[in-house]
Amino acid sequence: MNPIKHARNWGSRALPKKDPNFGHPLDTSHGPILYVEDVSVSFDGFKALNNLNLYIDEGELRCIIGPNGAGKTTMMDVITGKTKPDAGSVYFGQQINLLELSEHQIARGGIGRKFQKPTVYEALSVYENLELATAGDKRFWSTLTRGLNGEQKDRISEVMETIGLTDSVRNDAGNLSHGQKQWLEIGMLLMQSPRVLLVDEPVAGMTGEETERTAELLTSLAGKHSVIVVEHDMAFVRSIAREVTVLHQGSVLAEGTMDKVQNDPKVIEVYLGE
Ligand SMILES: Nc1ncnc2c1ncn2[C@@H]1O[C@H](COP(=O)(O)OP(=O)(O)OP(=O)(O)O)[C@@H](O)[C@H]1O
Repeated sequence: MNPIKHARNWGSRALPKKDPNFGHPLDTSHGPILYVEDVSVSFDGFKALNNLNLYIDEGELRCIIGPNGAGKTTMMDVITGKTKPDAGSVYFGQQINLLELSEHQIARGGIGRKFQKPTVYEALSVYENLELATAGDKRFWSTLTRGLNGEQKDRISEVMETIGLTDSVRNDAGNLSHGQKQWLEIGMLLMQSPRVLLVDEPVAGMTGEETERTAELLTSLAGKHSVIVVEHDMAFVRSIAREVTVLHQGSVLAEGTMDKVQNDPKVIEVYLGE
């Protein structure tokens, strides 16, 4: 992707810092929903990210691959506000400077992150897990005492359908298979209606059938959400990928279709040829 073509409009106005919903609609009029520009992160002098440039379009499904230590986790940490870079800029739409926001504000503002290990509430049912996710932290107590409104209940039904757990609605999350727990956690993120979903190694430890269903799920989420998938399983990446970004030593080594990057001599040398 051409960074000049995608560069943000730097003349845009500053944002209110304290409003987690940012006070106005997200401006994606130039295409990308996420701009990571010239981002560098050092740990004790070692550059985990080195002038990283990444542009994610609204509604796209992007796979990020790269060898161990390429900077994939650090990139997600920067986007979600867990790590602040030494240099560069990270914008959500044209105007929202993510580097000015806390991890919590970013999560509440529409960037959801799914970590590798599922973290559902095992003693609660599938429905209750989604119910809690609907509430968010602010409305937690009122949800427990007053229950959900009709719109929220409809949203839970819709999400249960999307993640394929409608038949397990009353089951304790602790009794779900590993794959089902992963889908439930994706469902919990969906309850917050994120604009961007970052998903870290979604199919690690899944059966073949679970992997296939996860491919269908993530593919179905694209369009409504921008989905960024970090994954080592190349067969899985091939099954879902449209645009693939290969990271190496903290920078983008190659970008394009799976066929294009898989045949790129630089990629073969550092990664696929291992
Ligand atoms: N907190 C930290 N302190 C020191 N070094 C770190 C820290 N976090 C990451 N690194 C180093 O930065 C580099 C990039 O790490 P990162 O975890 O982002 O890579 P990755 O692509 O996610 O790798 P993997 O596929 O193994 O998860 C690695 O060499 C790692 O050891």
